[in-house]
This record gives sequence, C-alpha cells and structure tokens, in this order.
Amino acid sequence: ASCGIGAAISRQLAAAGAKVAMAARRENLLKEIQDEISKEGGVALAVRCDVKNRAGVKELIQYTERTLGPVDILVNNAGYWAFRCMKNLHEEEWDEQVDVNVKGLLNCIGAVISGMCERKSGHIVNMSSDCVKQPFVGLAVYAGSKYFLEGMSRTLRQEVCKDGVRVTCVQPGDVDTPGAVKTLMTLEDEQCKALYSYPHPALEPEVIAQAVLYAVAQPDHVAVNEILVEPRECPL
Ligand SMILES: NC(=O)C1=CN([C@@H]2O[C@H](COP(=O)(O)OP(=O)(O)OC[C@H]3O[C@@H](n4cnc5c(N)ncnc54)[C@H](OP(=O)(O)O)[C@@H]3O)[C@@H](O)[C@H]2O)C=CC1
Ligand SMILES: CC(=O)[C@H](N)C(=O)O
Repeated sequence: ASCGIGAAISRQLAAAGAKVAMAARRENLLKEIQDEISKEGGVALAVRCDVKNRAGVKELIQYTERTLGPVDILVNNAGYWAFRCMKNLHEEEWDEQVDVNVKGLLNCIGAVISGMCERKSGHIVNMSSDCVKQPFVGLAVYAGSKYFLEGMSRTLRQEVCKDGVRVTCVQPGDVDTPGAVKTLMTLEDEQCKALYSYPHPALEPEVIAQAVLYAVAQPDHVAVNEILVEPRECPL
C-alpha cells in the first residue's frame, strides 16, 4: 500500500472509518501515508512486509490483530508486472510475477481465512486486472497470474459463503500509478511498443479505491463478486 492503488484504498478506507493496517516493503512511504491519515483523524498502522515471505505475512497479521483487532477486510493489492513478450525469456520476471501475484496472494489469504471463517465474517478483496477479460500483448505471464487469482477467488467464494465471508475481484483497466509508469519502460518489442507507446487515458487510483469501498460497504447478505473499471475511452 506504499503507492498507487493501494495507497488510495488505504486513504479512502480510513476516511470511511476503517482502522487500516498498510503493508509494503518501502516502510518510509507507508509512514508518510500513515501520518496523512492520522492528521485527518483516521487510524492507520504501517508495517514493513514482503508478501513473498509467508512467515512475515503471518507476523504482519498477528501484529495487526493484536494492535487493531481482527481483520474484517483483507485487500490483496500488491502486484508486479512487466510488458515482455514470452519469446524473450525474461524468466526472472516470470518468477517475480508468480511469486508476488500468486504466492504472495496465497500467503495473505492463508494468514486470515481460518480466522474469518471462525468469526463467521470477513471480506477478501483481490486486485485483478482487465487482462482477464481481454489479452494484452506483453502481459502473458501477468495475465496467467491474474487468471489464477480469478479462478481461486471463484472457488474460494463457493467454499466460504456459508461462513459469512465474501470475495470480490476488482478488475481495473489502465490506472495512472508509479507501477504503470515504471513498467512502460519495460516495453522492448516493436509489437509491444506499437500497442502502448501512445498517449491514452488512464484512471486515477482513487477511482479504483471507490470501487473497493462500494464492494465492502454493501449489507451483509450482498456480495459484489467482480467489478470491471475502465477509462470510458478504452472500452473492451
Ligand atoms: N496500474 C494499473 O494500470 C493496473 C494495476 N492493476 C493491479 O493493481 C495492483 C496495484 O497496482 P499499482 O498501484 O498500479 O502498482 P504500483 O507498482 O504503483 O504499486 C504496487 C504496490 O504493491 C506493493 N508491492 C509490490 N510488491 C510487493 C511485495 N513483494 N510485498 C509487499 N508489497 C509489494 C508496492 O510496495 P513496495 O514496492 O513498497 O513493496 C506498491 O505499494 C496490482 O495488483 C496490479 O496488478 C490492475 C490493473 C491495472
Ligand atoms: C497492468 C494492468 O493490469 C493493466 N490493465 C494494463 O493492461 O496495463
């Protein structure tokens, strides 16, 4: 939650009255957001954590629950992507996408799901992508990781709905974030460049945060299973 969509979600959840625990590797950025939220009268905790580290994620959740109480809402937002064609074999980047977007996701869900089921209450929000609706050249491994997220979410939803737990997938199109700017630098193939190297509208991270807030603010019997959010000028 140190920047981009995660930071916007933290700010909006805190403004709506949630006690927010924010995790990322760059603790200094988290502290700045924590200060901002505190100045606005909200409650936020900043915890350094790498979602790839399963034990570290469990510690994060234990610390959060000791400090703020049980986790009612888990937002799995941490993600990594690069625009690379598979034939160029950026295998370390393939690993990073699987490690963060798939294994990191599982580490976070694994740290909260039993507690939510025992308490008969909880909401898991998974940050997906519009790439599960349409293929984008250069995002094959990333799309695979988000298809995992979607498939896992659909099945998890079946398993836990009777335990009072909801699972929402949010599918953003282009959003203007530090990650989006950085990954444009990874464009290397003419095929990729032709697709992405032109000005095109991107959404503000706050728009995606509003979608999250909408999903988690529904009455208990209502499940918002997925939300696709695109810039109007980029319809799928
Ligand atoms: N921007 C876009 O156009 C779109 C983004 N998405 C998805 O939205 C989510 C957020 O993206 P966005 O805000 O754009 O990305 P950014 O790169 O701007 O932010 C990513 C956030 O994830 C955190 N993060 C990354 N890796 C780890 C890790 N190993 N452990 C803990 N935290 C980590 C980063 O914190 P730190 O580096 O400090 O650890 C940072 O706060 C991602 O899941 C992405 O796939 C989906 C569709 C469109
Ligand atoms: C990274 C994303 O998920 C985004 N939809 C994109 O295509 O850039």
